[in-house]
Amino acid sequence: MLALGKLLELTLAGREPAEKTQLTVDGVRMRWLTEGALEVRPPEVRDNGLDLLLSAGIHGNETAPIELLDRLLQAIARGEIKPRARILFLFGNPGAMRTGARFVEEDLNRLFNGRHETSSGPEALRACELEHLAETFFSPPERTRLHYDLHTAIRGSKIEQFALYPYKEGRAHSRNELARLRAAGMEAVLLQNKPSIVFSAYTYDKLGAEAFTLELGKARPFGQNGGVNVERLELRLQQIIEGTESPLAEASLDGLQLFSVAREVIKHSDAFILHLPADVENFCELPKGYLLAQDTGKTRWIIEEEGARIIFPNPKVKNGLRAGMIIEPARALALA
Ligand SMILES: O=C(O)CCC(=O)N[C@@H](CCC(=O)O)C(=O)O
Ligand SMILES: [Zn+2]
Repeated sequence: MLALGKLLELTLAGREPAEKTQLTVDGVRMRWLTEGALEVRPPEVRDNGLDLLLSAGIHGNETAPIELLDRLLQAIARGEIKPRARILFLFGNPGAMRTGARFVEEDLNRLFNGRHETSSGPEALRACELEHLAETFFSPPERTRLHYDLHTAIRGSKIEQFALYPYKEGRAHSRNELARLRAAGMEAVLLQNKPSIVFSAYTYDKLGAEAFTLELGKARPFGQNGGVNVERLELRLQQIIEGTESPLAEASLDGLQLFSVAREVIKHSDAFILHLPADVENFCELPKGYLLAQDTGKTRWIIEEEGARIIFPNPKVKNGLRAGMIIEPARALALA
């Protein structure tokens, strides 16, 4: 197999490849761009006009998605997967991947949409670099832009696999993309209703891509991901890469639960207390009137929403960051 197919191995070893460009037996050009970044370009006659950004390892300990991208890339390098799309593979936080940690100094996925400018350190530099890599990749005009940023969660979840769909004022969420997510095995989609500072929000808002954060199960170390079943997603990604998907307009949304964000719980101070057991699962229901959290002064988070649930509860985040999201079933839906 070509050396560039071993992007994961190179990245974990902190090594640069001797040759930066290689051609597969199938005529696909692979180009190493920088640490953890590799562009795949199909032969021109086969190019179907899709630019697909696949990222994982934005959190270094979320290994199932990293292993998934590694399998796809190795299959391309061996000529077994025959791309018709242009692809950018990104391993987000190599330093954290090497130590098996979520991050080195700060959460990389809170530094996009320019937020890295207000910070310094390895993650701020990397967020800036990832923004530039994505911007350059998506710069050719009149092509279709799609980004999946793959993650696993800190805790177990009542709904194992779900997507978060970013928000931009005046832009409707796409029915076809929801159908594609359903076909890829996602059981729920959380529709954001305000701008955000995560990677998928950057590519959605600033680069015009259809972009999603995908949550695939619980985070585990490399080699211990037997419990995370990514078969449907892997198959669908392969079909997207090879341009062999069945038409999306006919695909059904059946079985896809849609939620919207009711409120983000922001931790303001060290006095923040979250009134949930440490092992609470994502999508756990919250009864009306429940005191979810409290913070300095008189700040109280009391559940008012019908059908409320919690996701990503984490009282250990830095002050000023999201310590959880209260979500509710999505009501009026304007899909494009
Ligand atoms: O399990 C958790 O608490 C976090 C899992 C995770 O990393 N989720 C992403 C979601 C990004 C988004 O809001 O689109 C994150 O928190 O960065
Ligand atoms: Zn993550």
